[in-house]
Amino acid sequence: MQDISNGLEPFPIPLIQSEAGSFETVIYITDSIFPNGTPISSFRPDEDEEQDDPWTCSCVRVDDDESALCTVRDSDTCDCVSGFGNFYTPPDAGFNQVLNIDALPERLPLVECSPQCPCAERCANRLTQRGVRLPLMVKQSSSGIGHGLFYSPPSEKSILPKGSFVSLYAGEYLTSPQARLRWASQLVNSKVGEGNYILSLKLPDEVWHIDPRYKGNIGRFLNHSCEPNCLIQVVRWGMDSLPRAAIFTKRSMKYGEVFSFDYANASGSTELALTLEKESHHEQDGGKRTKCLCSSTQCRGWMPFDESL
Ligand SMILES: C[S@@+](CC[C@H](N)C(=O)[O-])C[C@H]1O[C@@H](n2cnc3c(N)ncnc32)[C@H](O)[C@@H]1O
Repeated sequence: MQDISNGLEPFPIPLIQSEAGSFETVIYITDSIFPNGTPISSFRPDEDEEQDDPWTCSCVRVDDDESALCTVRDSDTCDCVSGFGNFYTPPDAGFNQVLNIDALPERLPLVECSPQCPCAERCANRLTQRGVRLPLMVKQSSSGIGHGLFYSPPSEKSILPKGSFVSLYAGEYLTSPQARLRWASQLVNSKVGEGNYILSLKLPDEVWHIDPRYKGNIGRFLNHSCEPNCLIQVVRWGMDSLPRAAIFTKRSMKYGEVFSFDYANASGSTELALTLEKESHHEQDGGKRTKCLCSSTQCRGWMPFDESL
């Protein structure tokens, strides 16, 4: 079976293709890139100013105990953890960790130790950088929605805990003017509704947009639901300090369930979700709006999209 990640993720992610899909032309990437192809990890905010990166810890590596650094246990010794908090549970025997969603203040970005930190690659504060580690499959979702991402463990009894990291939402990393141009061309070149891939990260001092339509990872296969089982959490790490969108489960999930998040709540902002919810009842949207087929009892009727595009 085809691995949709082309070997770029730690484990293969099977694709069951049941109709000619536009994703055949998608170039798989594991972290976001700028439209010119440069990885966002190569971005430096203030190259001219000499300044210490506040998000690099000064932990000392301990031989033979790669995962002991930067865990909750050592929070007093790690600058990343003590400065920004650690909301990941310590790894279990299988090195699984979850995000403690209930303890995390709304809109607080997570700050992970970075590849520039001296701690080990398996440091317990580097969860979302380690790639997609869940048993997943991409296949046809319910009618009219296209493909979706499904939880596919070997045992039908497996339960995926709440707070599990699913994947980043990786794609081309766009400024607002770039995203506006992209959105307009996608509307012209596609059927109504097909172009709803751009995720807007609206943070207090910055707005970024991620478009995985042409270059992206499996995050692009999460469909919208008005009653979703996943959420988007902003995570930062590394010298670039740019916000990544990380997808976590917001409840436990069973074998065969399809992952979804609320497209209106992408940046973790309840305010934005409420605004879009109000707007979603208007049909004067120039044909940009798509009927929502999430079939939840909470369904708001229309799929949300960023009105500023
Ligand atoms: C980010 S993509 C999700 C993956 C997509 N299903 C695919 O096959 O590539 C968003 C697109 O999926 C479809 N979609 C996702 N959620 C939907 C929903 N709740 N109702 C209707 N269409 C949906 C729409 O065509 C939308 O433009």
